[in-house]
Amino acid sequence: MKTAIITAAGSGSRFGSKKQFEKLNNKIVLDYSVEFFKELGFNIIVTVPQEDIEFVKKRYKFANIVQGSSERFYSVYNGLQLINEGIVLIHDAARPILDKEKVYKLLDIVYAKKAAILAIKCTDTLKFVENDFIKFTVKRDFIYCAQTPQGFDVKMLKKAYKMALKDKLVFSDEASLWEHYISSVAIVEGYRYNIKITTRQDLKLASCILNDFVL
Ligand SMILES: Nc1ccn([C@@H]2O[C@H](COP(=O)(O)OP(=O)(O)OP(=O)(O)O)[C@@H](O)[C@H]2O)c(=O)n1
Ligand SMILES: C[C@](O)(CO)[C@H](O)COP(=O)(O)O
Repeated sequence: MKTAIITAAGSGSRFGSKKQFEKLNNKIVLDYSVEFFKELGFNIIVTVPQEDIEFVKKRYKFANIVQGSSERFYSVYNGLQLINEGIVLIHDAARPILDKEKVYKLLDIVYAKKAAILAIKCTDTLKFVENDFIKFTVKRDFIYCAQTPQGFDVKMLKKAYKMALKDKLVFSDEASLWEHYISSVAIVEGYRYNIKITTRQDLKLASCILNDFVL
């Protein structure tokens, strides 16, 4: 079985509102991920804020809607309670521009290696900054920016989560949880259009990209 957990329970503090429900061209941001994984035949779980559960349940009658939590890490944990086996792709609703070819490639590697993520090589020069001054330049040859979807064997991921909860550890993505408790995670080359809508500028960028795709 293949499941997509779409994380949409954030408060959008850097954006100024719950960006997952913001208008993006002719849809809301969350629609893009839900429709994408539905079209690919995934079992869908969406993590949402408690106050939005009814709205989201009505909008996506085919999906499983679960209440998120204070941290993305725990929102994903809540979603994982609905599944016990197979493969799960965990994807930020804030990343609305999904690419079929890349996701199929990611799935192949997850089936083969049990854990893989989309990531893109860093193309900027990286600086370590303290008190608004550069302390040193970070060697970027081996630096990648992790994206989502991130894919895993469900049974093994749930075991890692169990250990993290016991140790009271929280991770910013599931790959770092897997790295900590299980082993290294494979990288599948992502794509620069796979932006995470974090600020209002990103919403504008996503709209321009989608318009270009349409045209
Ligand atoms: N407790 C949380 C926090 C985030 N997310 C989701 O995880 C994705 C990536 O998180 P982020 O971009 O940080 O979203 P927010 O937490 O809403 O943003 P901010 O940190 O600016 O508040 C988003 O789709 C968000 O809805 C979630 O499901 N549960
Ligand atoms: C999961 C993620 O998108 C990988 O880059 C990122 O860690 C999410 O970070 P956020 O601060 O929760 O947006």
